[in-house]
Amino acid sequence: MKNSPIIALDFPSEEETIGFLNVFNESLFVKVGMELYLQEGPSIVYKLKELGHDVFLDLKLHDIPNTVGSAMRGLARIGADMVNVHAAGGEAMMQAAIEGLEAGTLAGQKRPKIIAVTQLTSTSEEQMKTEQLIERTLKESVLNYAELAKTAGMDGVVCSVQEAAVIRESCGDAFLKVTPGIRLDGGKNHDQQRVATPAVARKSGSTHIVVGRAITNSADPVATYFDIKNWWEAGFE
Ligand SMILES: O=c1ccn([C@@H]2O[C@H](COP(=O)(O)O)[C@@H](O)[C@H]2O)c(=O)[nH]1
Repeated sequence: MKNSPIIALDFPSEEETIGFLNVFNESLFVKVGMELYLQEGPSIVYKLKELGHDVFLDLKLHDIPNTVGSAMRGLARIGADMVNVHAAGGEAMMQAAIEGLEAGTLAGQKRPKIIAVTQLTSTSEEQMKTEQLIERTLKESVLNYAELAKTAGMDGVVCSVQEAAVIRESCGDAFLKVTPGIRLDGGKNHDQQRVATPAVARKSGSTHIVVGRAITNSADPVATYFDIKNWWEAGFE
């Protein structure tokens, strides 16, 4: 699996997605989320794989263990490189997800990596306290979910850059820290609450960054992608 910036393909159709990707002359790491997957289904993942891209299928499953396990068994056959669930579903749900994924992975294929969403990067500490009634700091809540995910056998978590260092300390270097909420200096935050630049992400211990609108809304997506990739690889501020 590559560790280049993961481009969030938040588009409504295959046509728009492929049109967007056509201007890139290299194989990328891309993310298919709910918007695109719910319109196009598994065929969009087959297509992206055929084009040589690594695919993170970001469906954030969250349900009872039996349902998530069965869903993962089916998802395994689609051939994504990475899938995810919400850690809030609990340890038993995460274990069922891993078992389902293992059972569904075809002979001779690698099991996709599986990671758990901790607290969404659109959530602020204030919101977590008032809406989820968690009387801890946001960092403590994220770390708690990361440790639970590690105990359950997950390959890593989705968190913000602000929590990456503390997760690395507790869960180790090999445990994936996939961080959305990436913005270039001066970029709009949109609906994200916990944001950081690619360089800060690298220095903080993110193993992968996820970038959507900073690239997809850019007047020159290819130039912006390479700008972000350079900052990410060099780790400058
Ligand atoms: O906590 C999370 C989990 C997932 N995401 C996803 O990442 C991208 C970010 O898009 P931007 O346009 O760069 O904000 C998007 O697809 C989210 O669904 C997240 O942002 N935070």
